Amino acid sequence: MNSAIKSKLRLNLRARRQSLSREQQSIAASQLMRRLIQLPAFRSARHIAGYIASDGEISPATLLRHADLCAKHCYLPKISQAASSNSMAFYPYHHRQQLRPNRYGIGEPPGLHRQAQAANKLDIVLLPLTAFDKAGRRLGMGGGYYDRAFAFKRNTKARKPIMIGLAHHCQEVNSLPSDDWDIPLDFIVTDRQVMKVKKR
Ligand SMILES: Nc1nc2c(c(=O)[nH]1)N(C=O)[C@@H](CNc1ccc(C(=O)N[C@@H](CCC(=O)O)C(=O)O)cc1)CN2
Ligand SMILES: Nc1ncnc2c1ncn2[C@@H]1O[C@H](COP(=O)(O)OP(=O)(O)OP(=O)(O)O)[C@@H](O)[C@H]1O
Repeated sequence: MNSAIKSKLRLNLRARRQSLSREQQSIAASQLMRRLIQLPAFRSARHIAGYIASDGEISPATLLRHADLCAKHCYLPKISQAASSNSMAFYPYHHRQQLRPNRYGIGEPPGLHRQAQAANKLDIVLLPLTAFDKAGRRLGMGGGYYDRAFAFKRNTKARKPIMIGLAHHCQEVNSLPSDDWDIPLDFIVTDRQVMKVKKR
């Protein structure tokens, strides 16, 4: 039931972010940077996972470049190549590094398996949202990659990593359905606001 609602919302909200112009994207990315850089969680973080924006997602590229230059360790998600598997791990990333497109056309670092950083050793994770609501619920791309990689956060109430969902302001909806497996966010940051999510 929820899955049908989520699929429909996903189509709708993806179209919304895809329709933003280059200029709107660029302004949104700078506003996002300005807000994120002030977050104490970002300032104190040493290990930061981000992503390469795709499909109209708001881009954290400037922030990752800044973090890299400040000698923080940056990571990007890399999905398993086997079509039958749907796992994702985080690999070291330097801002001028050559990336290789995955099966969705999203750039990934070349890193070897042994270089992957354990998800619970990351300080903050910047994750792309397809939609969000005021209660802090999130909708991703539907692969369940983030939900699976950070499922340990639901079971152990681990404080780390701090999960920060990023989205354009226009991706907010009134209310999203939630499922047991959805991992909770700590913050949602958009080009217009920083929202601390209340614990449920
Ligand atoms: N920038 C970015 N990187 C990311 C994610 C993300 O959402 N954004 N992911 C977060 O999970 C993982 C990749 N997950 C993805 C899941 C679905 C689709 C996607 O475009 N699906 C298409 C068609 C699928 C197909 O052809 O099989 C679709 O739903 O239309 C893309 C990425 C890892 N890296
Ligand atoms: N911890 C988990 N273990 C196994 N399957 C999971 C887990 N979490 C989510 N899934 C599966 O992943 C699928 C997609 O879930 P959902 O629609 O909530 O994705 P999403 O949150 O949009 O994606 P993402 O987490 O990649 O951003 C569902 O079919 C769900 O059963």
